[in-house]
Amino acid sequence: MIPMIDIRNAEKTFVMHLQDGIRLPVVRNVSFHVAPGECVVLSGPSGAGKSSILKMIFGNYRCDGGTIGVRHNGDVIDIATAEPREILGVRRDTIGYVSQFLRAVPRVAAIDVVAEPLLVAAVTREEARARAGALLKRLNIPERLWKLPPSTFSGGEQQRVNIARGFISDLPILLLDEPTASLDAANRAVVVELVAEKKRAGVAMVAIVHDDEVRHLIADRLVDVASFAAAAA
Ligand SMILES: Nc1ncnc2c1ncn2[C@@H]1O[C@H](COP(=O)(O)OP(=O)(O)OP(=O)(O)O)[C@@H](O)[C@H]1O
Repeated sequence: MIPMIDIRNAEKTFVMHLQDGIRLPVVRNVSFHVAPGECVVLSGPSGAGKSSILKMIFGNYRCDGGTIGVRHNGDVIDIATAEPREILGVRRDTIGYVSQFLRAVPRVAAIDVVAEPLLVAAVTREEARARAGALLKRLNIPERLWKLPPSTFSGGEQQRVNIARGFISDLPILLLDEPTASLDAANRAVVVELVAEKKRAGVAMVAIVHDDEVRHLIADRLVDVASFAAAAA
């Protein structure tokens, strides 16, 4: 099977320009692939570089070497060398990123925050809102809150709005950065179900999950980021 994501020898060194150009090598020789319908979980201690790798795949952090091949609109694009305009296209059509924090736009109702990725994908407003409501309901956000902007919601409620927004799209790749961090057991179970549904739909996922139980339930494979430690070079 042709992988959805194929990372070869990717590396990242941060250069602290405001601190005399101090160089902080984080990861090197990052090599793994993710097939359609597979969830790869990045493991390793705090500071090993898990989030940095997700951000490299999303094109937030520039790679200093290697390649990050991603299947995009029938082609393979190398995120490591892609132009910013191409990265925007990849984010529109191919890769979704679910972080644990919601960047809520003031005054936009929760239901519209969730529906928005579908509107961008040219789904009608009516259908987008219906799907958004169904997801919010599954994630136990009471209907009375749907019309309110999520900026006043609790941390866990905001996280669930964010999860709904991330999972509503039909994108073929999802990057999950601690999606269950502040959720209770019932909502963690919903996220595990949502991940299973995405697998059945052939979505390729890379996840960071600290909760052992959730990790065990969603991971098809673990990739140990400590083995990419740049300091060991
Ligand atoms: N923008 C940045 N500028 C400078 N250093 C950074 C930046 N982002 C990450 N780092 C450094 O890279 C290293 C890896 O960080 P990263 O967040 O990827 O680790 P992690 O494995 O996800 O950790 P955690 O499990 O604690 O979230 C850390 O030492 C961190 O300080």
